[in-house]
Amino acid sequence: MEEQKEMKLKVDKKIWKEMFHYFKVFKKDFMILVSFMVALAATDITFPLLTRYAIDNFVADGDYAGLTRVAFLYVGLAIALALIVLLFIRRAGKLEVEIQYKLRKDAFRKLQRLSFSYYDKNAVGWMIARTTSDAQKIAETVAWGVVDLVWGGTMMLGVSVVMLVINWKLALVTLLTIPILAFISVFFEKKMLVSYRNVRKINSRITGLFNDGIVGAKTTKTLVREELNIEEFSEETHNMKKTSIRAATLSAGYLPMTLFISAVGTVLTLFFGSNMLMGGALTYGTLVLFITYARQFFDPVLELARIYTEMISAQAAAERVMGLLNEKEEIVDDMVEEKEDYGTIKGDVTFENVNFYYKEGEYILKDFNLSVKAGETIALVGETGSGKSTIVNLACRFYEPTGGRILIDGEDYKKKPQKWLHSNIGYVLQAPHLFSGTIKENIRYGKLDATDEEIVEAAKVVRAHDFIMKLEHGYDTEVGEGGGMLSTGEKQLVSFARAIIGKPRLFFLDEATSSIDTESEAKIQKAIEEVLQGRTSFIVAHRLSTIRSADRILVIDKGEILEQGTHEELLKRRGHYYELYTNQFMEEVGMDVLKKKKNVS
Ligand SMILES: Nc1ncnc2c1ncn2[C@@H]1O[C@H](COP(=O)(O)OP(=O)(O)OP(=O)(O)O)[C@@H](O)[C@H]1O
Repeated sequence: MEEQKEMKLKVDKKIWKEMFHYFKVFKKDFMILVSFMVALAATDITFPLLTRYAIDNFVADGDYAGLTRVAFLYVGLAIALALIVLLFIRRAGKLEVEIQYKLRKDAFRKLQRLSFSYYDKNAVGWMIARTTSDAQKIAETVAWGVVDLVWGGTMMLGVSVVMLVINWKLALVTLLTIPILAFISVFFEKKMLVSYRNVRKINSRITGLFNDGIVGAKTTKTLVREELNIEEFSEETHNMKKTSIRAATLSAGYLPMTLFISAVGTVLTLFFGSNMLMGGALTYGTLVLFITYARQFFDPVLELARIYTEMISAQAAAERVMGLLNEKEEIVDDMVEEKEDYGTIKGDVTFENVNFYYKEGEYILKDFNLSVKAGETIALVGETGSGKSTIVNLACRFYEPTGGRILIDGEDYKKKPQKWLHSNIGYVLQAPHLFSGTIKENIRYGKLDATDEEIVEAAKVVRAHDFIMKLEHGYDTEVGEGGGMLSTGEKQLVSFARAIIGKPRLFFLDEATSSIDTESEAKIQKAIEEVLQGRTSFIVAHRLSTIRSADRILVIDKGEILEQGTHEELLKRRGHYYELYTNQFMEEVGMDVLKKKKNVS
């Protein structure tokens, strides 16, 4: 779909109208820029008129005084021209920056507000491209496009009118080559656009191959794909070379062709103009004027052809950015009852006939009911894809039920702002994300006004303090982008500390201890149990040994609760949980035996 849109070769008026409507806050800047460009074109048109005036009135008669007056006028006009150029470049540059700033700010704000579901559907790279390269392309095209469009348009119109008024016959001769020049310019520009687009497409494929080749180097070796990768890569680079040369050849041919046509135009003007001059139908000054105008026509035609294709090329970016800016936030606080204070959360969570799907019609939960009392620890177990994380994310209101209701403390959570719920949640994911910055800063994200003592206290509770103190800079250690300088287990410990520091009323652990070794896990488990006293918590776990002490264990299958009860009750029942547990237990014992065997040998 996107590819098809990219290949559109016509200016899409609807998009540009929408775009300019969005930029109407810059109306004043646009108006000023437009007046500068009209003034610039008027100055450009006036110079040859002045020359004509000088030739016809003073040069022929040898009138030095008159010539001096014209010279002063010339200098005055040149100063005005320089001033306009200075002002318009400054104004267009400023407008470009402002447009880019607005687009980036609005796009980022939108991205921060969009719900989980948006992030499910769109890749990170895609979103980054919208706020960076697309925003830049739009800003550049709009700001400088206005410059070229207004200047080029005014020039062509002004020059044509002046010529037609002075001598319409010669004007028609001079303008004869313009449609040909315009046609060839647009033709070449379009061809070059397609060519360079192809180059860019291949280039992005090459970047992808580079990325796979480097990031996946280890996997490549395990799969013995080195030769295949090299082959694939050289094929693409060869392709790139061929396409780039084609594009370069096209652009090399373009300028000489237009130069030639323009020269033909000048020659025609000179020839017919001279004839008229000899017949006494034209003055010398007018002939010079027409020849100058014939040459001056060349630039605006080329500029307009260029801006035409620039707009085509930028409209895919405009469409994508507008699409993002117009994206509807799926979770909005439109049922919220206005209140000064929404109170504290006690912690009762109820799913009442909840239905849910990610893709319309493909139900993950159907008529799901669950009632959790404040302070209860609920563990969710079940096969991969059974819907455990979905239940947790619904309880957190990262997604909303497509049918039924979720109640917090007996009231539909949609009646209170998302912020109210989210600021009362502690959530630890299997692959937690840390932000660039220090460990201390990362823990503080959980409670912005936390003191250093509270941070250390939180780290101690989750048994992260010891490893942090072993680092060279302790709590001031930089974690790197995404926490890349720490191991997954360490990242999890830091994210635990971040989650508990605010003492949330609701706590969610989604496979959160999976990257921590069994021994540390047992310690953390104990600590968490202490912290969670009196708080409602949902724990999703594959390792069943970690949830033995939960108040209630739910076995989930295809979005339904198959069994529920305490660990002991479920074991006694000898049902699904018993089976899961014994299987896992056997696996762990088997692993232990293997380990011991290895150690002995
Ligand atoms: N963002 C999503 N978009 C579309 N489908 C999804 C999305 N997230 C999960 N699913 C689908 O919903 C179903 C339930 O997924 P969910 O993540 O809740 O299962 P889970 O029990 O937590 O699995 P796991 O134990 O592997 O984490 C799966 O079939 C999954 O493919």
